[in-house]
Amino acid sequence: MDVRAAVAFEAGKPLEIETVQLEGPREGEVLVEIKATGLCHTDKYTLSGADPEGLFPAILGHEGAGVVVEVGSGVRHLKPGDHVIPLYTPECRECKSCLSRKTNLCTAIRATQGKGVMPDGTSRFSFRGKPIHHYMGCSTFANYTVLPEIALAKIRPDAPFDKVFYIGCGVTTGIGAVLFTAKVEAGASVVVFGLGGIGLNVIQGAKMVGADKIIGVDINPAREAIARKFGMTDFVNPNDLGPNGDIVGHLVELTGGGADYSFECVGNPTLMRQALECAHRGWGVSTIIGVAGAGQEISTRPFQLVTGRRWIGSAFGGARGRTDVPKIVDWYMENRIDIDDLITHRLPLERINEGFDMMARGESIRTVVEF
Ligand SMILES: NC(=O)C1=CN([C@@H]2O[C@H](COP(=O)(O)OP(=O)(O)OC[C@H]3O[C@@H](n4cnc5c(N)ncnc54)[C@H](O)[C@@H]3O)[C@@H](O)[C@H]2O)C=CC1
Ligand SMILES: N[C@@H](CCC(=O)N[C@@H](CSC=O)C(=O)NCC(=O)O)C(=O)O
Ligand SMILES: [Zn+2]
Ligand SMILES: [Zn+2]
Repeated sequence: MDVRAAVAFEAGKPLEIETVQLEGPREGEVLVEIKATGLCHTDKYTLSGADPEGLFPAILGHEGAGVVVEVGSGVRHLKPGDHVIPLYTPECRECKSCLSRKTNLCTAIRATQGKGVMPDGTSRFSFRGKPIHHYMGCSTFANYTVLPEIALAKIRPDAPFDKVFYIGCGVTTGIGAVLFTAKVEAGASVVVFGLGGIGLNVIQGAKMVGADKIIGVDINPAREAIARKFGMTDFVNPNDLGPNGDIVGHLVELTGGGADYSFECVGNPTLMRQALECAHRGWGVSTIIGVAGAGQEISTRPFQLVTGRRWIGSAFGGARGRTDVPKIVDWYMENRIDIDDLITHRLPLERINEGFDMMARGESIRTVVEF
């Protein structure tokens, strides 16, 4: 079938809107009509060429929501008409990782997903007879896409697509990192580096669990007001500390000795180090969420860990997609979490590049593309 897609033909170039061909679902696969998709920083990162797994041409996009149109043979849990959220972290419930109960990082299809193909090693998308790569197993920058059944969370039919698409990445990543990965407890002090589409959801999660002090760090002063609305108690703009400002010392002082929990939501190894080092001696836990470019590495003095700080990471907020995503949709529908205030811009697919430009200028939190 013909579908409309924003295609990434080359790293560093704008997306191009084209009619591409999509094959129907094979065994275990599902054809989904995408109704809404968000622009996450990770899409921008891959398009920039900094992603060591970045492949071109590809149809990017991994934060979406839509409706099942057709199912392939052997699909057991979904049927046409079901409302779904694509999962870049699938949940097969059968692999060693799923069965371990220690991680959400299902390994059933990770190898082929990283190569931009479906589990059988082929692509369903093509343009002028040549294959186009899938992206993060989702490719939501197209009005129709094909995914394995294990990479779809079935959600309630009354949830609005133009809001709950965000649970496909940003909301779950931020809130989940607090609840499922770091397991922040009531009364804790929390420092969040980066108050974008992810960091604001970390703030929202910290407020939900009853954290006491919630400090946000960002170089964009416009982020202070929205972060306060989501529960931030203190704002620090590192630029206000001057060229030789000691951000770590400042945060340690603000938290009365160090944060119980810190989160890096930018993708900058320098900030990852600062986030670790502002954590409290003896027990502070620092969670890396940001994705850093190819070749970048983190460093710190081993003494920081010897003296009891812990450095951990979180992918998709530690959430098990098919199990947890429908629950998070319920939280939204019950007004227990706020998504609406974070969706700052709406665009048609034809103007998707404007969304990435606004992200680069720090003007948007989340832009939604509606089909
Ligand atoms: N681990 C995971 O599962 C996921 C990771 N990510 C990653 O999380 C990171 C954040 O993503 P988004 O929130 O969508 O990005 P964003 O672009 O919306 O937000 C980034 C924020 O960081 C701030 N910032 C930039 N440089 C800074 C600095 N030097 N000091 C303080 N603040 C600074 C920006 O002003 C902005 O507010 C990205 O690296 C993204 O790839 C995103 C989704 C899932
Ligand atoms: N391809 C990158 C890795 C990018 C990465 O870490 N992705 C996150 C999700 S980011 C969503 O917006 C993730 O879930 N990682 C786990 C995984 O298995 O990829 C690289 O190679 O550096
Ligand atoms: Zn994302
Ligand atoms: Zn699995």
